[in-house]
Amino acid sequence: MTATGRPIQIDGLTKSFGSFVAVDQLTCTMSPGRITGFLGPNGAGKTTTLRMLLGLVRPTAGTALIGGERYDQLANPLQTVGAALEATSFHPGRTGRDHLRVLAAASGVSDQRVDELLELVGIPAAARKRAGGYSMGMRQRLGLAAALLGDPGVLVLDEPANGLDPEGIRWLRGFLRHLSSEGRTIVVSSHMLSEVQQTVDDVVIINNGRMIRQGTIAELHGAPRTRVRTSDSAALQEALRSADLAATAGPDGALVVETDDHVRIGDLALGARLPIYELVAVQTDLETTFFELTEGTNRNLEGGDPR
Ligand SMILES: Nc1ncnc2c1ncn2[C@@H]1O[C@H](COP(=O)(O)OP(=O)(O)OP(=O)(O)O)[C@@H](O)[C@H]1O
Repeated sequence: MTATGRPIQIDGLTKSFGSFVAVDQLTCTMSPGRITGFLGPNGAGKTTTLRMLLGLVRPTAGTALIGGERYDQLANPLQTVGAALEATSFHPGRTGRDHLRVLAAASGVSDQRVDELLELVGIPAAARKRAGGYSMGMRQRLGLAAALLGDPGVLVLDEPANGLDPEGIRWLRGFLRHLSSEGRTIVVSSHMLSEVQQTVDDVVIINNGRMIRQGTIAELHGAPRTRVRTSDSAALQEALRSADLAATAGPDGALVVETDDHVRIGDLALGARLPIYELVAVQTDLETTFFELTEGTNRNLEGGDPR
């Protein structure tokens, strides 16, 4: 596989519509061989950012570069970046296959590649029917096939999980994982972290056009913790503390210990002659984290049209 993923570098990117600042000095990077979740609530500025990256909207200030070049500077744009921004923009009277063939012909891609791609995205039969009758999930798959026509090293997908059923989402996860393992740069936007948390390696979270958080999904999960219940929480807390393990008591009497080393906790409890009634990893609820990061500040929920 020859796919060459290039980094996406966004620097001070800003877009104003009149006095309304849709994207506000955004700076972030998205790397080859990684799947980046580009996240934010409705109206955060995700689509506007992706449209600037793809040369469809002119930035008011700042730059959005692909391997150091603006989209309009790329020598072979279709072979460099594939994008699926909207799942609805297909001619309803044309079959999915014909739609791809038209796009393929315009960019020097063979009909054979079209059929391969339809097979790859799982709609070889449906693609012979008119796109007007497609379900949202089928349109998503067709959009994905269109984005992959030029075998690009960078793939930009706006809300690709929208309209997919659980099986479709599982399929998409595996498919994107495979494409990223080939070294491609993959960007997936979503307004729901829970929808993509199992798919992405990195996250860029924005709200009101501004950067809120950038990092790995592991960083967002935070340090590992364990919940443990015993007959005498204070005694166990003391035993843990003497082994340099911080533990806090919850209202229900269980302790939350700052480690995922269950064996160590078990051994320390045994040493203190304390029974263990419960010992489980504390799962971070990323949707709550996401909500807390963006909560109460969404300009689109304040009433009135921001435009
Ligand atoms: N052409 C435009 N003219 C005026 N305002 C616009 C225009 N395009 C987008 N906006 C506004 O910019 C803000 C960001 O929109 P954008 O579509 O980028 O958000 P988003 O994060 O993709 O949201 P969603 O998840 O709802 O698709 C919104 O308040 C939107 O109304």
